[in-house]
Amino acid sequence: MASASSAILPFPSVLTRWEPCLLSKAAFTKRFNALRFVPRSTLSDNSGLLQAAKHTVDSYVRSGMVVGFGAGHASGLAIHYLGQQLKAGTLKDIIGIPTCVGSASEAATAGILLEPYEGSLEIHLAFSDADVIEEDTLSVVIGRRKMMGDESIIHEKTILGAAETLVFIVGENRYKSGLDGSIPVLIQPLNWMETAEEIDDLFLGDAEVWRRPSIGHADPLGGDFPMVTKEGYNVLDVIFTSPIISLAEIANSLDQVDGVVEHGVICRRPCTAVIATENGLRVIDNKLMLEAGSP
Ligand SMILES: O=C[C@H](O)[C@H](O)[C@H](O)COP(=O)(O)O
Repeated sequence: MASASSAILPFPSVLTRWEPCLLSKAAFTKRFNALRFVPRSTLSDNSGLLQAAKHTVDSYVRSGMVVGFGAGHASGLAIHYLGQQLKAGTLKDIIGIPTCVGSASEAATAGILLEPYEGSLEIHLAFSDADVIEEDTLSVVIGRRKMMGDESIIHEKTILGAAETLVFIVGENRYKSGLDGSIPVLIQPLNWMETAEEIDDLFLGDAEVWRRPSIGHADPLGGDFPMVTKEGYNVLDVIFTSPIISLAEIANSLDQVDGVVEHGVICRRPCTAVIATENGLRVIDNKLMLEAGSP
């Protein structure tokens, strides 16, 4: 049993069911790392990610395209490089559809013409970072970061999902099997604690359910200022401390829970991962896996 000084209690509902689980300091740190929000400005410009970003633009962007700009450091590098290609005349007539405040700001700085997303708009390509990508299936988790302003996971997923071609740009530390960490889940505010408890039951022993705070540190109820999305939904971070066998199956389970509106898993859709490794770039797609009907 951990020392009481480092005790952190899981979601209050479980307190009625069994002895409070005291987390060790290591588990506490691991949990908060799962929720760590690293401002992009503090990320070093990893040259591998820069190569991956350039490869993505050079390989997938063509003049005249409408391009969805995802969130994250690597996406910012790709947007910046795309702006350079436009200035050099290598690419022309690109319209950007930003998924978040960060990518909109990067694109405006790069001089790229932006348009707000409308359902009828054809998006030829979208690229984005991902918090983690599941090996082989290329199912991904997005949305772990602290959303700025009126950012929305729903908006982000809608644009990425609407793209004809979808590319994720990551470092190799984010491409893994048996992944763990948090999955953001948007739920209706009505009876939200019952929904949270149902999710807690669903993954009992494998994950803890924490309500996301809008500022400050989380506690299971979201602290003094729990986050509410621009659409009016509460945000839970379902933090997996055991390896996830299949992200798609987790997504499917979450989709079945009454009160769940959306989550940060993108799965079962054709996409490509451009992965920066120590030995160069790995470019992987999941078309064969999807054709084989993998979970
Ligand atoms: O949409 C992408 C993800 O949700 C995260 O926002 C992104 O991965 C975080 O950015 P970075 O890759 O810079 O950590």
